Amino acid sequence: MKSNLRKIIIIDDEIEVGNFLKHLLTLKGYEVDVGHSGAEYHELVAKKAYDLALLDVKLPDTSGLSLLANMKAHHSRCKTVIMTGYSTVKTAVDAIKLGANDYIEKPFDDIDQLEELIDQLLHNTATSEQTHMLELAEQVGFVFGQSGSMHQLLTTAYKISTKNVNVLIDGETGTGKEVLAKYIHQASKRRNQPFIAINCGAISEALLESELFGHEKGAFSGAVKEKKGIFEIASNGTLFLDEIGEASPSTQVKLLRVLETGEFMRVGDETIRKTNTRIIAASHVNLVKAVEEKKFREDLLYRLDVVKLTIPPLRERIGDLPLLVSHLLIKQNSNLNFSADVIELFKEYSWPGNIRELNNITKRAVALAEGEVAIITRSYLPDKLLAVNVHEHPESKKSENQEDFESYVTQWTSQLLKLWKADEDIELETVLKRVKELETMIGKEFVQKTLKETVGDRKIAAERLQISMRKLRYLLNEKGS
Ligand SMILES: Nc1ncnc2c1ncn2[C@@H]1O[C@H](COP(=O)(O)OP(=O)(O)OP(=O)(O)O)[C@@H](O)[C@H]1O
Repeated sequence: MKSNLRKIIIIDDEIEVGNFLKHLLTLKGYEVDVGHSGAEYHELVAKKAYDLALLDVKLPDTSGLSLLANMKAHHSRCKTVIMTGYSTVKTAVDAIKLGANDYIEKPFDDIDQLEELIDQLLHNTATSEQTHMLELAEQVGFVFGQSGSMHQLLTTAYKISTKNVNVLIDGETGTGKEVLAKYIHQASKRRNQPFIAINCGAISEALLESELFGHEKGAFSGAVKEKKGIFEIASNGTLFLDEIGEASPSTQVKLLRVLETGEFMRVGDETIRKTNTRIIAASHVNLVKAVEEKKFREDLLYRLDVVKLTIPPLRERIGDLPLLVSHLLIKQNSNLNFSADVIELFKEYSWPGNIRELNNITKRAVALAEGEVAIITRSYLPDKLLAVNVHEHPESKKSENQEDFESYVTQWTSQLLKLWKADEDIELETVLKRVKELETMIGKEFVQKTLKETVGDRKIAAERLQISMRKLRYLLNEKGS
């Protein structure tokens, strides 16, 4: 008769770990098989379909990651948990990115948590986890859209949120690093404790240290009374350290100490204090490069970079733009909408300031259009957006006056120079096609300007421009020319 028991496979080369888990999980009513190598894994999975696999990272003949890949490819219904020692936590996080359902650290110091995790994986459906993940995103206002990269990012963030690991978020300015940090805090067990964000680049070294570690009365001029720092105030909460690359060498040493030992001292005091604050750091500069340039401590980067989450710039997930725009309009309590034409323009723009810039442009447009129109059109957008780039069709931008034309040509040239200087691949054919279109447009602009001066007299205009009437009609794009 077919058994209804949930089946678990455990692969670990440490005999005691396998025995311990088998005992624990059999008592809970699960059917458990244990193997100690990749070879034994293959023998077992050939005979039985499992519901859950607990895979050690380091095995004598293979790695747990290749068994994970095998599970995903051939037994996709089976949930997977990677077991790891502290030194391989980074590998375990990579496993999550590869699709493992979770990871656990050995030695297991919280058996209740381990049992809870296994029960949850075996009894909760994937949909309930997904629903929770999405609900949290909505709560903190984190729109992640349809792109696969953002979905994977959110999944990883959700899965590591409950772990005791530090997180490093990188991404261009305005991509949402702080919003993601809030998401991780909200998804973690620390959610009822403080979340405090501080920008290491925005304040002086002395003030930053006093904010982080606190100070004693008289520690420096102005320290009129003692003050608790964030590491005390948010001891069980989360500290978001934005622009960590800007922290001074002295602050970096102190942060390293907190990360290694959980210890710190207030400025002007020698008492060693303990903290359990989780650090989520962010940077828009490349910290690996900063280490090479000796601007950032390598050991600090190593401690921070256990889990690295990279948020792509808006232009690389432009498909999410309409959703982001709707979200931002709702956030502003606005019933207005952007015209389809504007959304297309938004999709063409490169968004150097990312979602923050989109937010600012939306706010500005709503403020200007409120009470005037129901649909926000191009005329409510700033000039920088109206200046088309070289990949855009020049005909879609009708310059109404000389100022527009000048700004258009300036933008066009600067975009072209940007492309010229960039290291990335370019589609030369497209660029040359746009150059041709620009040529046509310039011709038309000159003719129109001259026609204004000659009050519409084409003959005089052609003479002034030293072109034939036929060419003039051609430049005006008139049929039959
Ligand atoms: N995924 C998102 N969904 C909704 N709003 C977002 C998202 N990402 C960013 N925003 C909004 O964009 C603005 C900038 O976000 P945030 O401050 O998190 O960016 P950042 O990457 O930390 O910027 P910086 O590097 O300049 O500190 C905020 O108003 C935020 O609410």
